Amino acid sequence: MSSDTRPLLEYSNVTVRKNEKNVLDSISLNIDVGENVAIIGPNGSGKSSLIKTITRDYYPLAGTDGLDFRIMGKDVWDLFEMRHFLGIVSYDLQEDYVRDVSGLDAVISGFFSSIGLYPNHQVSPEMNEKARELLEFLGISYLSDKNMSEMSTGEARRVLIARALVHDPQTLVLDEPSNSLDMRSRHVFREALRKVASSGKNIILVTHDLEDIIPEIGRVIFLKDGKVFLDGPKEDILTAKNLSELFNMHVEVACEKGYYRTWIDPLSL
Ligand SMILES: Nc1ncnc2c1ncn2[C@@H]1O[C@H](COP(=O)(O)OP(=O)(O)OP(=O)(O)O)[C@@H](O)[C@H]1O
Repeated sequence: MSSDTRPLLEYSNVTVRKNEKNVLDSISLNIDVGENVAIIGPNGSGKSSLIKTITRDYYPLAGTDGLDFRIMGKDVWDLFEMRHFLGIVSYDLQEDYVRDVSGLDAVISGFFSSIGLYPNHQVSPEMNEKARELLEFLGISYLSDKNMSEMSTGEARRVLIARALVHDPQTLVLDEPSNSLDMRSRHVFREALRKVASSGKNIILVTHDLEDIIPEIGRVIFLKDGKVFLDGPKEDILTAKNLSELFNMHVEVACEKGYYRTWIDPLSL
């Protein structure tokens, strides 16, 4: 089988235990290369833990019956090798970047998987050019010389998308990307994501906000209490009934021009 026909993710019976708690509980999940997926769940449902299994920060309980834990057909990964097809943008990463690093250097640092650049890093003209191209692609060339510590949250987050794209990965994984962005910054951020998706890359997006589900995302997975609660085409999954069960409250939902929004009927509380 050629490498590009193998599923991106093949998980079966993945249980992750931390401090005597199953943070993921027997997760079975296949995601194919080429799929754009949103993973939705309330606080504490296991979304970040799932991402941490993808980045190999968390490992499943060994010896579980029927355990599969493969990415692109392999269960053991050299992280340097993995970054060529997986780009990760996480909230933790943004916190690490509150420092005096220019936007351009922050992007270039993606080549070294470091936080900022150091004297031992040999930056080639190609790296420089690629980083500038990515900043331009995302419409943020104006941030090249600005320090990350002086950028707004939304600006810094777009720089981190550019950083995650330096190795031209097939898939971009984003953990709660619109957290603490205002309405306009959310819109600008989502437009940047749409641009990435339209360029042929896949998006795996973790969020608790349905408005993050850009029209290019076709599949939705609900996580609840560390388990896959529902999984399928977004039109089937994103119903008021399903969302109400996921969040344990009466949720209304509407879809307009390809975007979803939810609200809570105060009379139902
Ligand atoms: N290293 C850990 N040690 C102990 N408990 C953990 C650890 N990692 C996660 N948990 C617990 O596992 C559960 C799932 O956490 P996780 O961060 O994956 O949820 P989440 O869906 O991303 O939540 P949020 O939306 O609040 O970010 C939570 O109850 C959390 O406290």
